[in-house]
Amino acid sequence: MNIFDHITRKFGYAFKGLKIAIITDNSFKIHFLFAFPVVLSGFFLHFNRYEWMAIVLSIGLVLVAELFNTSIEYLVKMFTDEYHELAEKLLDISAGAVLMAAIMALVMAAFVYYPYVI
Ligand SMILES: Nc1ncnc2c1ncn2[C@@H]1O[C@H](COP(=O)(O)OP(=O)(O)OP(=O)(O)O)[C@@H](O)[C@H]1O
Repeated sequence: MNIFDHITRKFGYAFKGLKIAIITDNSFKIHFLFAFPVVLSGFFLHFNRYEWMAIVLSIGLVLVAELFNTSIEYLVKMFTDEYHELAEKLLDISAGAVLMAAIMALVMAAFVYYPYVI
């Protein structure tokens, strides 16, 4: 297999993973719901390139954290449906990572929107 086919195949798997997360994970849909008005407001308020960078990075950080969280949920489900102390830690910590990313995104949004509301 040549390098081009290899890269194409890898991208295919990655897009398949994104599709699975978007279709099966409700939290993912909720993040999109929050991100949409923020992006829309960026066009209305004519964000500069630094504001767009902050917003894109913040939204991206939350979505990436959610993707890892979703994959950890699948990993736990693959091993057990029963209660397990380590499964609880895995799930809670990865949910904590999403929360942390969301808090950072809120702080970033506060910095971006501050000049527009004072
Ligand atoms: N197998 C398990 N062992 C121990 N604790 C678990 C297990 N499964 C879930 N939990 C606990 O329940 C919490 C919620 O888990 P999870 O997000 O998988 O459930 P859910 O609310 O049904 O999710 P979703 O609606 O997104 O499928 C976890 O953060 C963890 O504290």
